[in-house]
Amino acid sequence: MKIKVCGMRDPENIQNLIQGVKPDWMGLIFYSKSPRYVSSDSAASIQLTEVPKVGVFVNEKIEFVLSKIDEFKLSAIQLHGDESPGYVRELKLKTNKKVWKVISVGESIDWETLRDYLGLVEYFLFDTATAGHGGSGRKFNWNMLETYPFEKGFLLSGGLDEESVKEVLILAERMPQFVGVDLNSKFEDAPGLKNIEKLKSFKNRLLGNDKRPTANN
Ligand SMILES: O=C(O)c1ccccc1NCC(=O)[C@H](O)[C@H](O)COP(=O)(O)O
Repeated sequence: MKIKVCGMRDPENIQNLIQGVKPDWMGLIFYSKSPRYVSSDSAASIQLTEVPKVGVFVNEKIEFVLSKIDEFKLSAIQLHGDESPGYVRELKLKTNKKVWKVISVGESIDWETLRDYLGLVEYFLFDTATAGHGGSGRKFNWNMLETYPFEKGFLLSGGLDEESVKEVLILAERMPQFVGVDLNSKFEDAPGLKNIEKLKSFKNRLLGNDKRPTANN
């Protein structure tokens, strides 16, 4: 089970995260309306961190994404808006980076709308649909994922909190495509500032109880 901690930006908090939690990925948000927006001021120190960095973008011009890949040394791109398969194809051609497509989940999911992304993305990331695009701290109905018809791996996101461990493990046990979780606002002391002890405890309980034979702890 993999862990992504999203919305990082404070250099000291990032160092504490790396030492105390060692997540598989760290998310940097490049959406100017987000309270977790990462400005260029911290690029020099963040680009040197050893945890793979996933850049989060919402309906951005490809040139902007290219500039942030370079500035922050991003490993993967998370598309959190209405980006089309054509956009993803062009982005991959121009960057050669792994792309994750966020699927914003409301009352229902039309799985067919995901089909054209299958050959293009590394993972899907399911998040709760909200006007602000992400970071809402709200869960969607995770039971909907049980009808997911594809082999493509996915991450679960949206309002995961300290109490989510058991539910996550139940879903992950039923679904081999379940790659990992994305943690954000419910583990914060302030926007963009993560509570390392809460994250550490979550990680220990999650990985310590993941009994899947294929679990990659
Ligand atoms: O976190 C934000 O402020 C944000 C704003 C706009 C687009 C994406 C954003 N976050 C990206 C993520 O991957 C979050 O981890 C995801 O939305 C879940 O957040 P939360 O519901 O707070 O756990």
